[in-house]
Amino acid sequence: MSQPTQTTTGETDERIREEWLEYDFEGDAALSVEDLDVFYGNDQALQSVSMDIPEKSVTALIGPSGCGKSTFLRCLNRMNDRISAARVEGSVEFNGEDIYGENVNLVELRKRIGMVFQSPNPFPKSIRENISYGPRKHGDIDTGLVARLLGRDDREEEEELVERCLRGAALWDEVSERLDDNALGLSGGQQQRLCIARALSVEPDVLLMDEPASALDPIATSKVEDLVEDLAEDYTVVIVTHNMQQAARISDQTAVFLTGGELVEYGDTEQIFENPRSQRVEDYITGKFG
Ligand SMILES: Nc1ncnc2c1ncn2[C@@H]1O[C@H](COP(=O)(O)OP(=O)(O)OP(=O)(O)O)[C@@H](O)[C@H]1O
Repeated sequence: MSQPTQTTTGETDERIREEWLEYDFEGDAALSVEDLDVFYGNDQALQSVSMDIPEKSVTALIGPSGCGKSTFLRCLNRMNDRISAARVEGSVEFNGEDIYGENVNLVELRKRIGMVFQSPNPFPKSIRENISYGPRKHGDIDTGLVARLLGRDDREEEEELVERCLRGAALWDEVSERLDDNALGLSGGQQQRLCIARALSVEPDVLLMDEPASALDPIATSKVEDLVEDLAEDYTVVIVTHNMQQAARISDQTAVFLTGGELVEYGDTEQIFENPRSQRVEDYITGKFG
């Protein structure tokens, strides 16, 4: 007897879920999420979310407002730890280790898994200092009078780092002549690319991006989109976006969350947008709700 392929019944959603849980992408998983539940006080924001995120690719998280996309993203480098009401259950493996395990060094974790926020938030410092701040804090770069006196001034390393990160964020050509200018004098789009350059400065493996282009005009948005695609050659990018065209344009995989914090479908972006298995996902993508 033939089974319906698309219906809204829980039973069929469960079958769809079992199908995409088998989702077989090329390459290795950078992050492996298993049965993740998140609560804010008594309210559950994510329900038993499981998914593997492939390395060196772009994974988009989409879904209507309040479905838990940002909550999920924050779980991937334990930013929810900073929210006192938040409680996380389940596991997130990174390089084979549960980031929620005991003895995890959060500073090191967030160095490996960096984050870029919705509104550009450069430090009110020079463009150069925005990039060198992290490596200096981690003791990877030492400059200034004392370092000079001690004979370990890393000025050259700093220059190389600043250029590499600004090139990596497609900003070098626009700012190379004014590295000592205050970063707050840059345009919004340039500030956001500077924040991406800053995230690159500590040599992360994964970049988490929470609607990084939503505060930008169309030209700046298109530059950030191009950049995200390029970054995926070297980094694992996970991006939350409200913009379905954006997800379709730049991501390799798409995960669709729906109301109640449920991950309803996950797969190749083309399959999700052109041939979703779930009726609820099709309704969302075609604008019937959300
Ligand atoms: N700090 C918090 N304290 C309490 N509840 C929260 C907190 N952050 C999020 N929530 C709740 O958790 C649910 C998921 O929110 P979240 O911001 O993750 O959704 P989202 O899909 O990213 O939404 P949006 O697209 O509007 O940004 C919502 O019901 C929200 O009200």
